[in-house]
Amino acid sequence: MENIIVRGGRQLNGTVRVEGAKNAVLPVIAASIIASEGKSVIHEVPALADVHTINQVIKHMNADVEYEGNTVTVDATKPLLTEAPFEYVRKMRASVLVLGPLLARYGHAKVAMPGGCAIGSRPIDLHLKGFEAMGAEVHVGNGFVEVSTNGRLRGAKIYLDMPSVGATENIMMAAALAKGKTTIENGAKEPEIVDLANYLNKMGAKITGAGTETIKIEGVEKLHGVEHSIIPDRIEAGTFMVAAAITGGNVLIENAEIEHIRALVSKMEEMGVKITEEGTGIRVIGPKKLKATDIKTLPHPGFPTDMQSQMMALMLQAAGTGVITETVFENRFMHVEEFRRMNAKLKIEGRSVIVEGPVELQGAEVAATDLRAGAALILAGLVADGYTRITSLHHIDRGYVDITGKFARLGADIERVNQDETKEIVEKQEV
Ligand SMILES: CC(=O)N[C@H]1[C@@H](OP(=O)(O)OP(=O)(O)OC[C@H]2O[C@@H](n3ccc(=O)[nH]c3=O)[C@H](O)[C@@H]2O)O[C@H](CO)[C@@H](O)[C@@H]1O
Ligand SMILES: C=C(OP(=O)(O)O)C(=O)O
Repeated sequence: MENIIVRGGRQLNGTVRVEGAKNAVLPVIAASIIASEGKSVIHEVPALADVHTINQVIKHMNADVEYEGNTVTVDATKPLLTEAPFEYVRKMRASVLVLGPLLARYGHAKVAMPGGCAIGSRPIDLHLKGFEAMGAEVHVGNGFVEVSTNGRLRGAKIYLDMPSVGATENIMMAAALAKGKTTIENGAKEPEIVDLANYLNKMGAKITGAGTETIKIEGVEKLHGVEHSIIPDRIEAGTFMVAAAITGGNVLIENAEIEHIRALVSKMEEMGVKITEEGTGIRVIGPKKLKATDIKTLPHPGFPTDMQSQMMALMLQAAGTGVITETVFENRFMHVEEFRRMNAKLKIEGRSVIVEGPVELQGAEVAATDLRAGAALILAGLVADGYTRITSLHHIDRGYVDITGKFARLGADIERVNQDETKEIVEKQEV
């Protein structure tokens, strides 16, 4: 088993390049199985555990998948199986994104029901309601959800009770081949939705309004394989922005789209961080003293929940009291307990955490409870006194490519070691 060991106290300086977005590449690879003609060639694919999982899911269904360099090629022209077993969905909830494409192309899909996870119960009722509105029958039983339709799906008006990212994507993909026009109201507006819509449109779909709350999809008969480059990962970019800020460093984050992270930029600026656009990247300069602020997570363009834990790490170094409110997921505060092990003063009040800063963080053994919590613990470790050992790295590997190497090249004292080497390091520290 591997751990990450960080020793705090180094300022980060230099340049780091952001990968393609995890949350864009997963739906795009899922969508590639709708193409009944031609190959799909997807560039800027990050080498993440989640990407391997989605590739395995569609391989299991009989698609040919090649992954070389940062390019994934999918040939889904052979007849496909329409099932995804629990072994994949258990590893990654986004496996449910094959429901829409399979239903659209084959009129049938059967996928293991995703369970809850560390950040909340995460139901998929809105995905299913959307399919039902388009004429599909939904059956849930024995740990599976099965959706089917006789003939083509029918276009429908679908109002989402909340702007769910996954539901918007699944419905958009299903509607791409439906008969007639589908309108999604109160749809998600995330940049990853726009990337998926652009991809589907290149494949021959007719989608307008992606990036706004009303998305219109005129169904077509079939889609074909195309070439596409994935947008940069705004959450990876944000994580490095916080790293620069928390260490008082100066980092150029390349391949980052500032328009995708306006809410984060604005909050970090309020805290005293200097942020400027530079070429195709963002330069972040940490101040001598950070100021506390309040943060409330919201669907895009609001403050992203996937940056909440990293910003908690930053707030722990800021002077004053700040309140972080999580409105997207009901249970995304598992990292609070881990931060407390590092001497953080945090109080949970309902859906908010009160952060009193600045605190002198102390190195400790902590566990990544989800992927962003894991990143946040590394960030805290960068400024903690002594060594921090982070365990449960499989979470971090879902969403970050070589995070240890990237931080080390910016000057952090960090390494990824196996458990035994970890013991040695900790023992050395104790002596
Ligand atoms: C692979 C991917 O893109 N993951 C992102 C996606 O997850 P995901 O697509 O799962 O997130 P959603 O936007 O669907 O979830 C938002 C909220 O809606 C609820 N909900 C969702 C669907 C549904 O049918 N019923 C329901 O109640 C969820 O429990 C949650 O409380 O968006 C989240 C919110 O920005 C991000 O944190 C995740 O990183
Ligand atoms: C919650 C996240 O991802 P997922 O929806 O894949 O669990 C995330 O990226 O922070």
